[in-house]
Amino acid sequence: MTETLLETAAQAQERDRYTIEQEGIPSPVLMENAARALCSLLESRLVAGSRILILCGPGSNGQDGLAMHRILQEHGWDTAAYCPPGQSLQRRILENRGIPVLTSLTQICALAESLGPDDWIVDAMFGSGLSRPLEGTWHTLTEAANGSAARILAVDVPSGMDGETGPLPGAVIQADLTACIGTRKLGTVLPAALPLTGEVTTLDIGLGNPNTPRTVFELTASKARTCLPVRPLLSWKGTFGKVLMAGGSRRMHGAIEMSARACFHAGPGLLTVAVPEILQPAMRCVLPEAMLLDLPGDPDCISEEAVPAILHAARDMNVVSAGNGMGRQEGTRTLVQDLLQKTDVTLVLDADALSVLDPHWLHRPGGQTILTPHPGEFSRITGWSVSDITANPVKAAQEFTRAYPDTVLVLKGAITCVSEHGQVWVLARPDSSLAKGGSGDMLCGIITGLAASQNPLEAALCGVWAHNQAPLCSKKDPAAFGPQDLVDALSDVWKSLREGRDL
Ligand SMILES: NC(=O)C1=CN([C@@H]2O[C@H](COP(=O)(O)OP(=O)(O)OC[C@H]3O[C@@H](n4cnc5c(N)ncnc54)[C@H](OP(=O)(O)O)[C@@H]3O)[C@@H](O)[C@H]2O)[C@@H](O)CC1
Ligand SMILES: Nc1ncnc2c1ncn2[C@@H]1O[C@H](COP(=O)(O)OP(=O)(O)O)[C@@H](O)[C@H]1O
Ligand SMILES: [K+]
Repeated sequence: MTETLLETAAQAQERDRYTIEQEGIPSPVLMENAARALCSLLESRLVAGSRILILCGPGSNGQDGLAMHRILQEHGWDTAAYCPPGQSLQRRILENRGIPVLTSLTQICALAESLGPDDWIVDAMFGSGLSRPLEGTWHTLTEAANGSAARILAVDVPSGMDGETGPLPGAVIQADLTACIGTRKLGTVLPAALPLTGEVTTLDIGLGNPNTPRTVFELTASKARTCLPVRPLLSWKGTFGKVLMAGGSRRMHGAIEMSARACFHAGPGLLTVAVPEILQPAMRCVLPEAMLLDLPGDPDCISEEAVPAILHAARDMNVVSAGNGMGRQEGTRTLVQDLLQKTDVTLVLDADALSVLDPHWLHRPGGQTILTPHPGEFSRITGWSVSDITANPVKAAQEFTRAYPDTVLVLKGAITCVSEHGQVWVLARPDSSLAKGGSGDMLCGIITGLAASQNPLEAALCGVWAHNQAPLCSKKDPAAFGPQDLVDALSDVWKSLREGRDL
């Protein structure tokens, strides 16, 4: 299976219901599976003498916690559990076994304060049934847990976090480890959620598959692997496609140079670069492998006179990129409009090409378009606010690609969403190595290089993965990691994907 689902709380509840009602696996069996998987995860992190405090809520998330209390006691661990008064299956079992459950809030808060760094708090307060922000007892318990020196294991989601929209206002558990039950919850990959989940793992508890269509997935190594262009032995340069990259201006020469270098190292067969005359000598030096297209008109930037030459060359290409360091002059606007409206070649539009883009042009006579905006550029294209986009980039990407069916969107950021036809793949592996000018140009180059021989969605998925993984191959500190390091790392990324090993 190459797709890893990200589910909303409602979808997770539907899966639980399907397993219990349609398949006939009783709820207590699932709960026992969940509790045992949670215990073995936790026990792999415990040391001799670790103490465990389990905070249990009123629903099934709390039932998982109470079952953990029983299992961990059976295994000889020093555990205490809090649960509000009320009857439930797991509580009855604990009573029958003579295992106590605490109900005093003051006692629990004192206990949380007494714990040390080898101890753990299990947050089993709320999971997919959270319906409102945490208040009263739950607010107090959350503050006590967050203030404790103990580490926190969150069951399914950190309490206070909505499974679809991420953290609610008010108190939210700040977990060190989140164990998603069955599937990872969509809310946990949103930008506001990432600092609160800690390490995330997903536990298989034997849930069924309701076979309802799903649209949001995690971008994983195995998905990226299926999108990597194959390189047959009996190949020639034509096998890997022809690329034209247009960009650059007197003031911004680096962007197109970095983009073209990254593109070359993504493996296209032939690379031609269209830069203004002033950049040609530098381009010859930094990338002698590339061919150069002579452009008439303004020697300092791509002006309107240069557009026909680029359009003419574009007709012979598998993919054309535009925008890196191009400037926002009339020539850029005409080029972007004409490429979209007068050609059917696959296009990758980045940077300045996005700033001059009129979204109506995206309804093309033929050909697909890959857009690679950051939230600011995406806000200009859509008219949506940057804060709405960054609060839920998944929803924004989904809405956009439903409206523009010929478009593959790469909505960049600390988390990046790749979307087509309302389906979204989310990459939530933040790395500050990439938070610097030029990273986006390199991503555009990698995707363009891949799109020369791969379909646009696969090129985008594979390119986004490779770009994000490159810093892992480098020994550089994130502060010092730069464009050349990224180019140097690409070879290892491709090899690891091809050989099926993790970096
Ligand atoms: N079904 C199964 O067999 C399996 C389930 N599993 C586990 O169950 C979890 C889902 O369980 P769940 O649906 O019972 O939801 P859960 O999150 O425990 O809470 C719901 C309760 O909390 C209450 N409540 C909500 N918000 C509140 C607030 N802010 N403050 C106070 N109260 C609040 C809410 O009350 P209400 O909103 O109706 O007022 C309701 O009583 C799932 O995440 C997974 O861990 C797995 O073991 C697999 C098998
Ligand atoms: N903290 C981060 N974690 C992961 N990726 C990041 C982070 N910050 C930036 N990136 C990635 O780096 C690139 C930056 O692109 P962009 O903002 O267009 O920069 P520029 O145009 O200056 O090259 C994007 O691909 C983005 O996803
Ligand atoms: K929880």
